[in-house]
Amino acid sequence: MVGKKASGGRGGQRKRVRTQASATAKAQSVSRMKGGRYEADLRLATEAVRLASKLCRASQLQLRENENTNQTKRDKLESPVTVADLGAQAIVSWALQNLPNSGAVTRNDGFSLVAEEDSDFLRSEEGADLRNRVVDLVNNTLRGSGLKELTEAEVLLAIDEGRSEGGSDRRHWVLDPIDGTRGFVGNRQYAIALALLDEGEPVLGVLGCPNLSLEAEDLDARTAAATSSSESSSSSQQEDGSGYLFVAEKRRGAYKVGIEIEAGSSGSDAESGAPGDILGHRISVDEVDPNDAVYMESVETKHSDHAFARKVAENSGINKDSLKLDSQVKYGVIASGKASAFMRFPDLDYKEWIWDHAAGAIIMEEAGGVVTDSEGKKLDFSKGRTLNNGNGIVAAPPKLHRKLIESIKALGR
Ligand SMILES: Nc1ncnc2c1ncn2[C@@H]1O[C@H](COP(=O)(O)O)[C@@H](OP(=O)(O)O)[C@H]1O
Ligand SMILES: [Mg+2]
Repeated sequence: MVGKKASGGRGGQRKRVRTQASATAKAQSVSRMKGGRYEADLRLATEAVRLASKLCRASQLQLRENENTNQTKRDKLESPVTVADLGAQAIVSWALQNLPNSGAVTRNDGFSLVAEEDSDFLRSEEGADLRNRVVDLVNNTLRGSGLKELTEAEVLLAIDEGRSEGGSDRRHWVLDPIDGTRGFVGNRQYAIALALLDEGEPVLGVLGCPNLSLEAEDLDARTAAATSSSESSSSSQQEDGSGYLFVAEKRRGAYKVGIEIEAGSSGSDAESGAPGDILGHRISVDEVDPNDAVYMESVETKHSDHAFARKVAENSGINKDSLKLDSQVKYGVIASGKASAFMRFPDLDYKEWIWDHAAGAIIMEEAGGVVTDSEGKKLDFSKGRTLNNGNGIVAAPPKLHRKLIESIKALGR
């Protein structure tokens, strides 16, 4: 079982990762992500995800405070995450359209957002209470950031902008306001995942991971908590206010930055003449020997066939236990070189939503990794709200990725 100390292999990996992490930290000074064609959009996306991360954190604090009050089961398990989901979608949608940013290319060809939520229930009579809570949460967050508050109508409209069907033409934002809703409720991992598609391909991605620590010990603790309970609040909650943003732009690399660090909005970049840039550490995947590799998978067994993933791993020479985390945080962890692969084998008739992978995939690819379906076909985001791919997801550094795909072929599924 993952997370128990007796699993041995993880202890060795932990020491190795620790040494590697401090060496990397020393070697890497904070670098500037030189903006390219989408720099202004990336800046906008980063600010939007930062606002949504604040909103989610505030909502999660409320959730924890309310844990011991006599709420109904439905309130406990559904409402808090619903309020935060809808609030995060509203604030990201509003921010992308309204934060000042003159250089954004997406401002020139109309706004299109493919996102998970809609406001249908909020507009109904029985949705009145939820509606008030969403509007309050959005406005508390905006006020806390010195921004003007929104009317109820503006909040509902912002949510409904997410109805776009996407496609292979023009540009479309793709948003999962809270990816890993079970992780959010269980005080584990979740992500605010935002990407921009241009002619069907992700060209930038931002992952806000408010609960993530990248220390190997913390990853172990999270896995242990996830394994022992998939619903209860656990001690693995990030208490110190850390958390990460992962950002990537096509052909510009992938970066990680502390979630609390504001983007450098002043000063110009001497080399490129860009109006500002994003501070962070460049990240890359770590192509270790399969013997030292750790693969990642969903916490939920109903989202992925864990037994098959185990067989594929073993057939590829990976013998260590898997690391189980919720959401696209998994892509960020691999892109940072803290784990080696992500495998996902859902039911054969399951169609993946594009918002569950768009941001994670470009961050992985810009960190030097490969992301495909289980036949090795590149993910195709160009055909609407679901991926135009075969079943499954495999993400890893190039050599290991090849091995995993060969193993899947050899084992058959
Ligand atoms: N039966 C199923 N099989 C595979 N994925 C599923 C699923 N039901 C839901 N999902 C997706 O899996 C995502 C979570 O991924 P993971 O399990 O890796 O944390 C969910 O995102 P949300 O949490 O945003 O709904 C949801 O879109
Ligand atoms: Mg999701």
